[in-house]
Amino acid sequence: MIAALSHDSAAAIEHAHIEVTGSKSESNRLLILQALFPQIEIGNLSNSDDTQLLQQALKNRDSELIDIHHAGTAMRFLTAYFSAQQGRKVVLTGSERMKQRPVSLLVDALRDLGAKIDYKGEEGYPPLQITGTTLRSGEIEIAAGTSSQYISALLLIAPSLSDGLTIRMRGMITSRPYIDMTCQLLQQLGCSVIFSENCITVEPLDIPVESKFTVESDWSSASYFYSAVALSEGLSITLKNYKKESLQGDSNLVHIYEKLGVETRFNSAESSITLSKKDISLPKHLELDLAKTPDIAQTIAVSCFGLGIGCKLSGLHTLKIKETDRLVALQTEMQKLGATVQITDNLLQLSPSEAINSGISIKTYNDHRMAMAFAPLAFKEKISIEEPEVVSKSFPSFWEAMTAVGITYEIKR
Ligand SMILES: O=C(O)C1=C[C@@H](OP(=O)(O)O)[C@@H](O)[C@H](O)C1
Ligand SMILES: C=C(OP(=O)(O)O)C(=O)O
Repeated sequence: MIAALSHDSAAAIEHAHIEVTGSKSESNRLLILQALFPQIEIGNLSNSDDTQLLQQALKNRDSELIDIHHAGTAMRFLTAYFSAQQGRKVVLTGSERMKQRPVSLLVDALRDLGAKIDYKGEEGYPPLQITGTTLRSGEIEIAAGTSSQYISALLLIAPSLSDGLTIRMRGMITSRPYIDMTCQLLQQLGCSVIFSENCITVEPLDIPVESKFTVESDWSSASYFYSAVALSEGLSITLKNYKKESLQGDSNLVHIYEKLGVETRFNSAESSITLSKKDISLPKHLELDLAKTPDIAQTIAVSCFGLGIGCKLSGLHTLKIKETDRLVALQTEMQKLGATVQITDNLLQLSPSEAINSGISIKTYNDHRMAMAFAPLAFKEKISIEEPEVVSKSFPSFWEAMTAVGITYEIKR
């Protein structure tokens, strides 16, 4: 399937109201915590495939085989969760790509705690055979430069261990705001969490102090509307369920897109934000370190290209092990549009360009963010997106939302 996208500037929409689903990251953490503390109630849960798969996996008592498809966070969180479920036996597997996404650092840390995990295929990668057991408490060490999801996975089960857990993180800490999010949710639940330098200590918890949680809408998904406003002539968009004090690191979009001509107004009374165009002269070149916000790298690269701005995006080492190798995918697809892009293992450099090739078909490589990052370019040129249904991994109503902001969407088979 291919979605042909275009925009008619004569019929441009001036203002759109959009409701984005709940944060996938907050939802997935709260579901694991709810499995450990059933009194937890969750509002505005994400309707993403990844969250639904995690929810089904936690409910499933009938089958030993759990297939989590492309959901990396769910894979990592469930590895820790099932390892600590005494008497439970599961095989945790996923898509072909999931079998290439590493888990050995997490498996080694869990084995240190007494977990019984075996690799059913290639050493270091899913599928995993897990036999749940009572894990020990105490201290463990883990390298923190590959994925923060391993650390969040350990943190989420920590309050259920008899004497809690201390995690000592080695090396640079990547995607740090996601670890902070996990710590903050644990604290809201009533856990004692001490995070100092490279060490996090979580005390055990019997009964949650707080049991009602409302998930904020997803900031990574909001990035596509920032890009739409930046690339449009004068569109403004109000997005529901967003707040200034966010747990999500991707809320840094507010500051990043200010540089790309998008202003954010927080409407505190109704918990919404309004994005509108700001009359500034754009920079010729933008330099950003995105090690704290890897999921918005694709959006920013495409926005810069659409605006004709050059950029140097660093801190991108985790992009190679996500739904696809996002650095290679970005370079390949942006070059088809006429961009000059250089990549290394952790860096993307885009030269300023004046033209965008029209009618190009973008491959998405089973990566929702490839589809969503390129879609707003339709404000500038006709573009097609292959396998547009991939968006459901995080944002099932994405195409309806794009229509609402003025992008015409036509399916070709
Ligand atoms: O904990 C989370 O919810 C996530 C952590 C990040 O992964 P890494 O820490 O592997 O970069 C991010 O890319 C992912 O989409 C969600
Ligand atoms: C990397 C992502 O998700 P995950 O690692 O959970 O598959 C993402 O949503 O961009």
